[in-house]
Amino acid sequence: MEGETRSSRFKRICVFCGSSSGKKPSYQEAAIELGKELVEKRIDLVYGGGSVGLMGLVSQAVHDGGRHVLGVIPRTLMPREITGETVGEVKAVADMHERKAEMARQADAFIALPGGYGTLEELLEVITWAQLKIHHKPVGLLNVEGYYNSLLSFIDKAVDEGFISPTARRIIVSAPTAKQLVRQLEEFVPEYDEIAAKLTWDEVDRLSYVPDAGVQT
Ligand SMILES: CC(C)=CCNc1ncnc2c1ncn2[C@@H]1O[C@H](COP(=O)(O)O)[C@@H](O)[C@H]1O
Repeated sequence: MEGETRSSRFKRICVFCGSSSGKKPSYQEAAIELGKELVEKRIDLVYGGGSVGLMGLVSQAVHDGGRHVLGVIPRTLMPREITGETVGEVKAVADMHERKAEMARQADAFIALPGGYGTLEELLEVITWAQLKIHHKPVGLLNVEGYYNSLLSFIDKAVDEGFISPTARRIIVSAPTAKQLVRQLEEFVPEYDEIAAKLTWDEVDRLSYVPDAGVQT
């Protein structure tokens, strides 16, 4: 109901997730749950396009709920037999690098659902960009049934061993449910890092918040 609909500090969230569905039904349920949470909070979606795996489930849920869905697909992956039917708007890009930059530019925050190499690569890149202050957008991990526990343990080990700073560790927000995760991302305040803050990046202008997003950093 319109009167009960809450709005969010985010206009559009980028979701990274498996092009496979995963073995447990909880992964698929989480993708649909996240889609519904975005709809409830009136947040649009940007993702890798297509209807395969969890990507299809989250995009369908957002589209069914009446929110805008933007799929960013490299031309090579565009044939339907590769990525399936895409709901909503499709933006064709030249390659995987352009895709990631475009997804990042379009979003006010990032969420990774369970996934494989592609998901991990996308997730780690936006974390690295946050560490370097190329962007200040929150990054969330939807840790469905502890799927990402071993990744988080590894990252904690990297902190213990001196390869990741405690400040950079806190870039990652994780939660077991979509509702909790979106709430935590809304409360997220980027930390000040003296060295990184002095850097200037050409990417910053290209990745900065969409002007009408109404998002504060
Ligand atoms: C040829 C082939 C295997 C195509 C699979 N079809 C795909 N269609 C669209 N995006 C994809 C595809 N595979 C990987 N990606 C990208 O990589 C992530 C998923 O990779 P993965 O399944 O976690 O590793 C997605 O967020 C998406 O941005």
